[in-house]
Amino acid sequence: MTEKSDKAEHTVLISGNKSGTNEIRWKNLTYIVPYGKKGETKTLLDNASGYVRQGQVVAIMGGSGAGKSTLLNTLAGRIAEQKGSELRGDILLNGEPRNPSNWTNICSYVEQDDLMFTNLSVEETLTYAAKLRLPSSMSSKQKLDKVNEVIMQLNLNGCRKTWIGDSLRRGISGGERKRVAIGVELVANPSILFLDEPTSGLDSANALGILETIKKIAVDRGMIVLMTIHQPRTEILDLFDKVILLSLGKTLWFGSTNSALDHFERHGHPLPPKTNPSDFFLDVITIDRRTPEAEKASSATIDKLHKAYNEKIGSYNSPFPSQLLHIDSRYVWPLAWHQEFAVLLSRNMKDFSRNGAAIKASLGQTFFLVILMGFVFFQEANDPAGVQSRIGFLFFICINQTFSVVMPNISVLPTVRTIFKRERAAGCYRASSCYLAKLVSSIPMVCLNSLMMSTPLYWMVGLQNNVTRFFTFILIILVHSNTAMSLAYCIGSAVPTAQVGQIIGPLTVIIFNLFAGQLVNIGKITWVFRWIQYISLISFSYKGLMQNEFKGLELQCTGQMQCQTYMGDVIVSQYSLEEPSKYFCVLINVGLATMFLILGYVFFQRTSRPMMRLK
Ligand SMILES: Nc1ncnc2c1ncn2[C@@H]1O[C@H](COP(=O)(O)OP(=O)(O)OP(=O)(O)O)[C@@H](O)[C@H]1O
Repeated sequence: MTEKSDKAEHTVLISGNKSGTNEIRWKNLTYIVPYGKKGETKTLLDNASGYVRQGQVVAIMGGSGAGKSTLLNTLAGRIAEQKGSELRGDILLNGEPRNPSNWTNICSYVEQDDLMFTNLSVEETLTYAAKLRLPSSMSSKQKLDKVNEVIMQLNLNGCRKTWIGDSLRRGISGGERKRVAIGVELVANPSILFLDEPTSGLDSANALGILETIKKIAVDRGMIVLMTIHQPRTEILDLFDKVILLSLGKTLWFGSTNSALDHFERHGHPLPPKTNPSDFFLDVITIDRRTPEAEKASSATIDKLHKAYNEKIGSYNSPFPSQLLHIDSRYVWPLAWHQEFAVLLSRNMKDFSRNGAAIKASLGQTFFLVILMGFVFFQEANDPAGVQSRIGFLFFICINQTFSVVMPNISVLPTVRTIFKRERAAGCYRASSCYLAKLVSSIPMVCLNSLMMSTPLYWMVGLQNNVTRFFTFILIILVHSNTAMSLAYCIGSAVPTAQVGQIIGPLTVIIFNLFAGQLVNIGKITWVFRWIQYISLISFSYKGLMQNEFKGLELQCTGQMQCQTYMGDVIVSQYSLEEPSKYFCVLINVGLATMFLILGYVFFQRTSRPMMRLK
């Protein structure tokens, strides 16, 4: 095996990492998944073995679909659970099986698509990461010192106050973004750092700069670094202590680049002059599917190199490993629940308060609707001729509050889930604190919008000139809007993407409208659908509002009607809206909100499940 020579190559003095992890070693990792027809399988990893020591940077290389990400994710314990799949082999730290309870504290993973809060600055992003990932035993000062150290190490000082930004609002550059994504993981002080394509999307100068920084940090901190990479330039290749060459899940080489070149030459594949070794490796080990002949020839080359490598390390025909790797989802959280909640709430609030365009759009929409509805439904208070108009208004405000709250909030959870899944995989915080912090941060805006909408309209539309009735109206609208938000959270947690939510959300609201008691007399609907009224928040709010406005109200007959006066109660009973009482309606909506939130949380937990954890 190449181990001996590699030991000799590794002469840099290493300071040692925080957890004392000297080495990660994997033996005979085999990962098989169900594929195609029933009973058929595909081997994504075939007896992969290797190791990385502290201070070393090792690159996994291979063509597209070679299994690079699969190997990286397997080692990082991030293989998603899949029915019928099988993962076998050993992953050892310092020769011992990994301890699942501290694994997430030891390693960090930098994903390819660096998803971050776009309205936070570089410094804030790293500070929140430090607050969430570093243990509560560290003081705030120590955490800030860590952030500063990382900013300096990653050369981010020049942009520490710049916002992350996105395609709509320019922020930091692509290279800086990559550095921040790495920094977010480095603040946690990992002993092992996994990186998925850290140079993707960067020009070669930027790519080299980042890799040099990673190499230096690995040596300085005694960190173990393992990454996937596509065709690095020669200078980058020189930074790697070892490379793993994969093809079709098979290991064709594990060792230094130079020894790989010797090995390939010995087996009939010398490096052509003036060729980048990484281009050369990929040319040799990638299946060429352009013609059947080319495919056959390249498959034969891969098989030959695989066999040659296995013969070299002496494990060819080794018995199939017997240890089955288990799923384990135990975590050790760096912070207590309330601390996580406080940090997440502060991050959400800061991000939201800076989302000027969304806030302006939301308040602008409310302002516009107040003016429009004020004109459309305007009348004198208690005007007997305006009964229809008031009924229309009360129904309309319920619909409006439902749509205007559900639509923007329905995509909140799918977005939060994407970030949460990543941070949860890194063992940062619990689903419950994430879910509740998001909910609490959304409440002020929903309440503000509802108050801005309902307060002026109550008087503009000429509802009863009575303070108790006014405050009851406000209470019903506030509870209604927050129930609508809970519904949005429930749907948003259940759907796979925001786009699906944008379809399911309006559909649900339309169905709830239909059974709200205004468009049809609920008492006369077939029992098959009648139950929908019991989960329709609009139904209860509308009932409450109608009772609040018309019960006990004396109305004068107008036009050709026979009577002189009649009670508003008649209107309420005409639509079968007298039961339950208005305050009970409020309570029911609070109950519905609680039910939606609990259901939403269950969905959120399920749809953001942790990855497969390996012992
Ligand atoms: N769960 C799965 N079920 C079936 N096939 C899978 C599954 N996961 C991955 N694969 C397949 O396994 C192969 C290796 O995937 P992997 O993502 O590891 O490749 P990669 O080398 O990282 O490729 P790229 O460089 O294109 O990202 C691919 O052919 C992929 O389609």
